[in-house]
Amino acid sequence: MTQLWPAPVARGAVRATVPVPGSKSITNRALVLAALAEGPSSLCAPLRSRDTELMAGALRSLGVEVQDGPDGSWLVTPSTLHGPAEVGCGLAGTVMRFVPPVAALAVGRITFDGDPQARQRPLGTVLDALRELGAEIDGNALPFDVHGTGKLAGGTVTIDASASSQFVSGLLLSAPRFEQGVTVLHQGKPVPSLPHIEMTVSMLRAAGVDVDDQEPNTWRVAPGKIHALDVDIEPDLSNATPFLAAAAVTGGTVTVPGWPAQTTQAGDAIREILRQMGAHVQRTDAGLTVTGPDELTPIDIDLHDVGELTPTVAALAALAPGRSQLRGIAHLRGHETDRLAALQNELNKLGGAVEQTADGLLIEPRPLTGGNWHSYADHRMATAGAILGLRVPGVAVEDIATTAKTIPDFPGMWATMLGETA
Ligand SMILES: O=C(O)C1=C[C@@H](OP(=O)(O)O)[C@@H](O)[C@H](O)C1
Ligand SMILES: C=C(OP(=O)(O)O)C(=O)O
Repeated sequence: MTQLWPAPVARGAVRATVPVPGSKSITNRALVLAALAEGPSSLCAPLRSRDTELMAGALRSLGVEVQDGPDGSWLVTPSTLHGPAEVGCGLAGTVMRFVPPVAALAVGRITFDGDPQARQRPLGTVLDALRELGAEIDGNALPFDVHGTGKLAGGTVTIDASASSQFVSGLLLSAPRFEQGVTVLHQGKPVPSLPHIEMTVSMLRAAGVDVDDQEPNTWRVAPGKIHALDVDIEPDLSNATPFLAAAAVTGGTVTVPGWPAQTTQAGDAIREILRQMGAHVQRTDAGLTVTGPDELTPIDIDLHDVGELTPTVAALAALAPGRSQLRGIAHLRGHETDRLAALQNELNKLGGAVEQTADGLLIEPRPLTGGNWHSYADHRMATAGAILGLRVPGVAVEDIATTAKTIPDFPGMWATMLGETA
C-alpha cells in the first residue's frame, strides 16, 4: 500500500511568499533545442525534477553532454547523435513526444519505454508522422524502436493533434535539423493547450529558427541552424497554482516571486481564473500576489487552452458554494491519468457531487468529508488533494511523492508555506 500523506488543515488564513522552481515545459524544450544547437548552451535555474531529469538522461543516452553548472544550472554540449540507446520516458509526455524526433536524427537503434501508465498515453500520431517524414520506427506506442540513420528528410505532414498539443511541439522542436524542415498541418477537432505551441514557436524563434505560424492549424519550420541557448528559465506558473489556491481557499495572501510580465506559460491563466472566483490578484515586481475572498465564487469556464490547470481549478470549484462547470478538456482523459474520471471518483469519495460531461466536469457544491485521496501517479491529482485538505479535515493523499514529477519537494514547500516544520 503506497504511503498516505495526511494533508494539513490550514489553522487560519495562509500567509506566505512561495518561491517556485523552474518551468517543466520551458526546461524540457530548452534541453531539446540545446541538444540540437550549433554549440554549447547554458540553462539557468532549470527545473530539476523527474520529468526534466528523464529528458536530460534521454539526451545523454544519445551522446549529448548535459553537465551540472554553477548554481543548479545545466551546461549542454551537442554532439553527433548516436545509439544504441534506451530511453526511459517515465510518465513524461514531453519526453515521449519530444525525444522520438531527436532520435530519428541519431545513428542506430533507440529503444523507448516508460511507466505502465505511459504506455496508455496517446503517441501513435507522432510516430506515424515521423514515418511519413522518413523515419524507420517499429511500434505505435511504448515500447517502440527508432532505427536512426543520422538524418531525416522532413517535409509536409498532416496530423490530428486534438489529443495533445505535444504532437505538434515535438515535431517542430527537431524540425530545423530535418533536411527539408517541416510543415505540420492539423486536421481534426481543435488542438488543445495552444499556449504550449506558442511557447515552442517562441523558443524556436529565440534560437534563430524561421517559423511561420500565420495560418491557423499550420506550422512551418525552415531547415537551418539552432543557435546555442543562454536561457533563464521562468518559474513554473502551473506548479505555482496549488500555492496560490491555498490563499484563495483560506482567505489568506500568497505571493509567488518572479512572475513574468510576459509569458507563454499556460499557468498565467490562473490570474483571471482566481479573479473570476473572487480573489484579489495583483502582479508587481515582487511577483504575483493572491488574496482569497471570504467565500469563493463558482466558475463556468473553458479550459481547453490550459488543461493542465484543471486539477487545481476543480479543487477550488469543489470548495465554492454553487455549481461550477469546467469545459473543453476531453483530452485530459489522455493525460498522466484520465483526469476527468480521477477527479470525479476522488471528489465523490469525499462526498462531492461531480459528473463528467462529454468534454469536462459538472461540480455541484457539497459539504466534503475526509478520506483517502488517490493520486493515480499524477502529480496534479496529488496537489489537488492537498488544496482540499486545507479546508477538509482528514484528507490523506496517497503517493504524494508523485509530485516529484515536476516539483522537487512539494511536501516540504507545503509545510513551509503553512509555517510548519517539514
Ligand atoms: O508541451 C508541453 O510542455 C505541455 C503541453 C500540454 O499537453 P496537452 O496538449 O497534452 O494538454 C500540457 O497539458 C502539458 O502539461 C505540458
Ligand atoms: C499533462 C501534463 O504533463 P505531461 O503531458 O508533460 O506529462 C501536466 O504536467 O499536467
